[in-house]
Amino acid sequence: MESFTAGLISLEEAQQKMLAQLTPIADAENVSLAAAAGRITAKAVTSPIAVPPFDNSAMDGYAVRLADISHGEPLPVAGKAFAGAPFSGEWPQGSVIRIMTGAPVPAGCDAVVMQEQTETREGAVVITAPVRPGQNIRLTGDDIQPGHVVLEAGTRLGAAELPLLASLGIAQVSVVRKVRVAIFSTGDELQPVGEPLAEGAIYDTNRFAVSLMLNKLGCDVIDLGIIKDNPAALRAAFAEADRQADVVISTGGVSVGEADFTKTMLEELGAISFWKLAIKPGKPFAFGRLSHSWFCGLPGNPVSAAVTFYQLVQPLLAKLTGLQKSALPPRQKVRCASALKKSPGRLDFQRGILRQNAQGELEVQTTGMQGSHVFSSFAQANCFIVLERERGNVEPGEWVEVEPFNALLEA
Ligand SMILES: Nc1nc2c(c(=O)[nH]1)N[C@H]1C(S)=C(S)[C@@H](COP(=O)(O)OP(=O)(O)OC[C@H]3O[C@@H](n4cnc5c(N)ncnc54)[C@H](O)[C@@H]3O)O[C@H]1N2
Ligand code: MOO
Ligand SMILES: [Mg+2]
Repeated sequence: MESFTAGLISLEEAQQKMLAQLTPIADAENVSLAAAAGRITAKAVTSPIAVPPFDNSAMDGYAVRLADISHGEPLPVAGKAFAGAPFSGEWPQGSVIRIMTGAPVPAGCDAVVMQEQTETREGAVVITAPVRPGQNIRLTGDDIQPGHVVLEAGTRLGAAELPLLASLGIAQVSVVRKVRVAIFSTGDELQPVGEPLAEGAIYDTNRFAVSLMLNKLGCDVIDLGIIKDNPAALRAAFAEADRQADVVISTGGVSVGEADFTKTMLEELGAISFWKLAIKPGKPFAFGRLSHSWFCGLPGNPVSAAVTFYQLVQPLLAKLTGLQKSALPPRQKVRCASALKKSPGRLDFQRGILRQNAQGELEVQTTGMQGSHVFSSFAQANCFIVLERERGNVEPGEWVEVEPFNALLEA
């Protein structure tokens, strides 16, 4: 159908071509845990201590010695052990120690009996269930041994990783230095938010989306604002961005209109690696090299800019920072509950709502209009419906692939 889609390169080819040229940033810095959220480890982190650091009780109950409980006699309580206040006296034969969860077990203790499996008779304790040696004792180092690698190099630090480091008493962590990313929007029609809309103008959506996503990815964002569709202004913006940043991201002006100068600038000031992909939205994406930095020219349509950021810039930043985990979530096949419009020729990233149906099965529904100017489709969506390049319309009930949004697009 779309014969003008012949010759466009596939998304996989573009991703491979881009990633093959990049070398990870080698510079690292030490930061406090509080400042490390979203950053990526520069080297493996090993544990300085054992976890747990001492044998301790998993239950509130009684520390016992097996020899003492074999007769079934009531046993007097010889003392108490609390988390933070261990039992420190002599433990006489034929007695138990009252113990709380997390308290160090007293020397010689064979097991902890939870208090629900005991009865108290005249101040002494009777055990009412069989006791297994070692039960309810959490042994030193059963979670982590000293010297054990707890995080590999290239791990993003989030709500699972940072508390783990805190539990080991690690106050500082070596992370890859932040990627410096210069961004600007291009377009004579663009207006920043905060003023009434002038005749023929539209608000600048893209700089907001791009800088938010870059912040989430832990980058240093250099915001160069809105640049007019004018070669001199664009030349200056490109040069300034190239001077300051590792990566330069523009939006708009990357197609073939008479006010589209992005590609010309990239040709003039650097070298194009590829332009025009077989994806929808996002066809006119351009990637190349300026004097010092990598350049990504995102299309102006806001959905196209967000999709290309997600599918191409995100893997680029992952490679630069040495991230080991795949930047993009795995896709899965589910039934589509809606009819979808699709022309063969480009891999399509429609916005969908993935949910459980009444039968408990996952299914996906469209968010409605899918034009590359329809940014509202992102607000309800929680996934991309990824439709193969040569596929046509989809009827309700057909299988489709979905790619759940990762944290970049989720609130
Ligand atoms: N003859 C052709 N025309 C177009 C083609 C094509 O292959 N042949 N491709 C279309 C596709 S696909 C896309 S996507 C767009 C890409 O256009 P540009 O990257 O040149 O972007 P602009 O022309 O500057 O703007 C397009 C559209 O988006 C609006 N826009 C731009 N920047 C922003 C912003 N920061 N915030 C909100 N909206 C923005 C702009 O006003 C336009 O409506 O080209 C097609 N044309
Ligand atoms: O590729 Mo454009 O992004 O279809 O609108
Ligand atoms: Mg254009």
